[in-house]
Amino acid sequence: MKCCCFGAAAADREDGAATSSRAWAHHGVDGDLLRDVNHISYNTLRSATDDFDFRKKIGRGGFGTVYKGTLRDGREIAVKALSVHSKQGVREFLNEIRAMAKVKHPNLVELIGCCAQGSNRILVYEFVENNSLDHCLLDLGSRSSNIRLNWGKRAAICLEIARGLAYLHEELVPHIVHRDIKASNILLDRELNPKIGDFGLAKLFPDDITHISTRIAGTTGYLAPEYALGGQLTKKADVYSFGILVLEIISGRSSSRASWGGTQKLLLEQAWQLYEEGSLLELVDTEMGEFDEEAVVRHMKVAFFCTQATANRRPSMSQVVEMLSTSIRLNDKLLTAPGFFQDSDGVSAGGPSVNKRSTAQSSDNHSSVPVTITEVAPR
Ligand SMILES: Nc1ncnc2c1ncn2[C@@H]1O[C@H](COP(=O)(O)OP(=O)(O)OP(=O)(O)O)[C@@H](O)[C@H]1O
Repeated sequence: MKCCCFGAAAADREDGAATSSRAWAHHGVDGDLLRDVNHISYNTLRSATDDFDFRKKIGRGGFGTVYKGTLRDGREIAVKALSVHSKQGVREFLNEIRAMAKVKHPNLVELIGCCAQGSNRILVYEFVENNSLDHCLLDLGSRSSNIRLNWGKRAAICLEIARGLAYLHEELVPHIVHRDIKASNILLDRELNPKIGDFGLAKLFPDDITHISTRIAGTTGYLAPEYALGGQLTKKADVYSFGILVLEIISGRSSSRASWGGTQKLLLEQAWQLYEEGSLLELVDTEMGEFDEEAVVRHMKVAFFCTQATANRRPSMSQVVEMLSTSIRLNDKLLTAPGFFQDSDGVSAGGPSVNKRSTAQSSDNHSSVPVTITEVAPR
């Protein structure tokens, strides 16, 4: 089997029953799979997290509980113990992990190993120091962090997230559709660079309808209408969620809170209304300090392109990177009203089967309607 590339190796070897080739063969796990996936023994993770002590718990998400751990070599890790819904066979589990293990990008949280011993299914990630973006950004009644993000940092965060997504969608083979882009899945490192987490996880929970509807309900404000209503999951659903995230980063408001200025409107609806009234800058977070107005408006227009009702009018993530990092001219005459999805009784309502309000005009078909979103500015 593959030798672990960090301090866990010794412990893994001590833990022979779990890691010997014979034990793996018993699960139908072949050499190729073992080469691609770095296995870390349960004992190693137990000692890294003081036996999964509650004081080491750093959060709980839809997929399971996350603990902070320290390996023998001092390396800090985030240990995600997946919930009962994910208990699939070892071989199937490792097969799914294989795709995630290949992902290496500065804007994606690195998966450094996993554990599939007994009924445990655990993912081990690099530890990212500054918590998730929602903690320092969103007006959830608790900006629970002391970090304040100025415009320069926010613009950099938008661009880096776009780069991470472009890599997942367009460079990685096979590509990964994230499916759950939102502020709580963006972690900030020591220098406040963003790293996208939780990519590839949805596939570990393929047939679990309850789990899926829980997750959809929890992330309503980010859902592309064609995904929320028809379950059509394509890269363009991620592009849509990215657009919403950009609006959150600029406004400091959560997309999943419908109320704003006394009205029941989604962040995207509010933003579009302000755009039509010519007063987009009213959306800007008052805590952002000084900012470049032109650049902020440009970012908001990019968000509108990303959230177009018709999926094939949305740009690819590499186009988004270009729109955010060069002075390419945005042809906003091509903008039509964005699509949105909202449960009839507000964004916090339940799963996909309840009444919905949506402006989806058509679903994401893959016909190659050539929509020119950007034009090169005359130099
Ligand atoms: N690699 C990591 N480094 C540091 N903290 C992490 C890491 N991964 C997750 N966390 C923290 O653990 C908490 C739970 O994360 P998790 O991804 O499980 O859930 P979530 O994103 O909040 O919700 P959901 O599962 O619905 O996406 C978050 O607050 C996050 O800050």
